[in-house]
Amino acid sequence: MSLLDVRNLTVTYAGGVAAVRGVDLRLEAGHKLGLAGESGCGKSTLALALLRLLPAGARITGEVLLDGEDVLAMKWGRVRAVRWAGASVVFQGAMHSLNAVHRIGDQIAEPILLHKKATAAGAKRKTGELLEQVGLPAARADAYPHELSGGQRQRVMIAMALACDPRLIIADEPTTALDVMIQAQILRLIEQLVADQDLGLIMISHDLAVLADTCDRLAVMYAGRVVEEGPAAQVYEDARHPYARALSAAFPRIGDPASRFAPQGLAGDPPDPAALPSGCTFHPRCPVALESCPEEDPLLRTAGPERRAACVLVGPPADVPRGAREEPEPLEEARPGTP
Ligand SMILES: Nc1ncnc2c1ncn2[C@@H]1O[C@H](COP(=O)(O)OP(=O)(O)OP(=O)(O)O)[C@@H](O)[C@H]1O
Repeated sequence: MSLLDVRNLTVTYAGGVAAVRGVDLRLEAGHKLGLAGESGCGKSTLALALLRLLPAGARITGEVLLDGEDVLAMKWGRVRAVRWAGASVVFQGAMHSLNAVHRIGDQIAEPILLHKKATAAGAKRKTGELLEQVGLPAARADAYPHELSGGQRQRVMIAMALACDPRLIIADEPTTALDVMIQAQILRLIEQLVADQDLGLIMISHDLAVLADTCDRLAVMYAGRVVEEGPAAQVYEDARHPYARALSAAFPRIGDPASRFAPQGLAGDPPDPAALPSGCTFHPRCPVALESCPEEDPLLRTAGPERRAACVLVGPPADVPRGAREEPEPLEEARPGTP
């Protein structure tokens, strides 16, 4: 059984905003999956949907099996427990996620007291251990967020995410606000923790190069769909979907000085998810679109060993046509998620 098995996940916000459309993903313990794509392609919505953290009114269908248990079918009490002990999220911008008026030690201890039912002394001890695990002295527990640097605050966020010994970490742009040196340190820390504790990692970033460097597999999203998925190095170096190729070409290559000065961009803007183009949603921007692409909505198909891409140029579809699946009743999030 996979640690995480996402099946046909669809999220629609109020106003018909189709933010995530029929996503299938799998992740095993000890593995790292990178989720890439332009701003607005649905990466964060997908991450939030995994733990039912979406705002009220969002409609979700599909299955999110975490260790075989469907998060979308759980009662709220179970969802809250799973948010810390099953999977937890490291958000971008630690300054906004930490409470400015509480010492960081108290903030790390809170979920341990609440979800692990630890004693005050036990929670304090665990907090010190967590701080040391993320490379901070245990004594920093007494500090307030403003007394720490950006990198230290992001380490605190990681310590918080690990507080209840989760099996899966979802890191949403964990290093975006940090300078390159600190970014590299935080990425290495995350990699080391994942390896040491046999965790699963989903890392979200618009930066394909960072994901290719950190993750085993990459999934590239466009307009709410995964359009390419496969081993990280292969997707980065030799993408099969024209969008994934364009995204990859937008990053300079180490050892190729020319690419540093002339990374290629992609013309046009991502589509409005409330008014998606017909057929393949990428066709208005696609440099190799066929005449049939405005009519044909391509499913993911086999693009090599352990590789899939959603483009008619890749070959015939490998999957069950989505329309042939049984569509379950949508889950309408009734209230904002509280930890
Ligand atoms: N609460 C909401 N209500 C309505 N639409 C929303 C809401 N949150 C996000 N959206 C829309 O859903 C789409 C996907 O947004 P999402 O934030 O998931 O994308 P993203 O790939 O994570 O982007 P970014 O990299 O900028 O964070 C966007 O068009 C966004 O405007």
